[in-house]
Amino acid sequence: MDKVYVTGLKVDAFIGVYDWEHEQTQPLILDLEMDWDNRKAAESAQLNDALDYDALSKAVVQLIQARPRALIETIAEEVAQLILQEFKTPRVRVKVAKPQAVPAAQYTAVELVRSQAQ
Ligand SMILES: Nc1nc2c(c(=O)[nH]1)N=C([C@H](O)[C@@H](O)CO)CN2
Repeated sequence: MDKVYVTGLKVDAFIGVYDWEHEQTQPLILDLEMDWDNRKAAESAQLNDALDYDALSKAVVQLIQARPRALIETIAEEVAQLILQEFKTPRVRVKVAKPQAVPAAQYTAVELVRSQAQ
């Protein structure tokens, strides 16, 4: 299956379980991989036939910034469901990294794969 990628999407969000995390935003970095048949868009050159990564990215940022969450797992699941339901992709891989969570680590992250069947 063809893919469409959004890599390194930075979103400032209220995210975390600790009190101090409710007072200030932190960056999250998202990597998104969507299954999509790109042949129709390649042939027609119409954005309507493509998985619009610009519209998708904006929808993801809006979702994440809509309200605070405790865990990055919740963000990953909600982002996956948004992409499946609103953008009708057959399958999506979502990785959510929280670079400032553990100072000694480059980043912490969770990753999941969801499809229309799940
Ligand atoms: N699996 C997870 N573990 C932890 C999370 C998380 O979102 N998923 N979050 C925290 C805290 O919010 C931490 O990031 C503060 O530095 C701890 N563990």
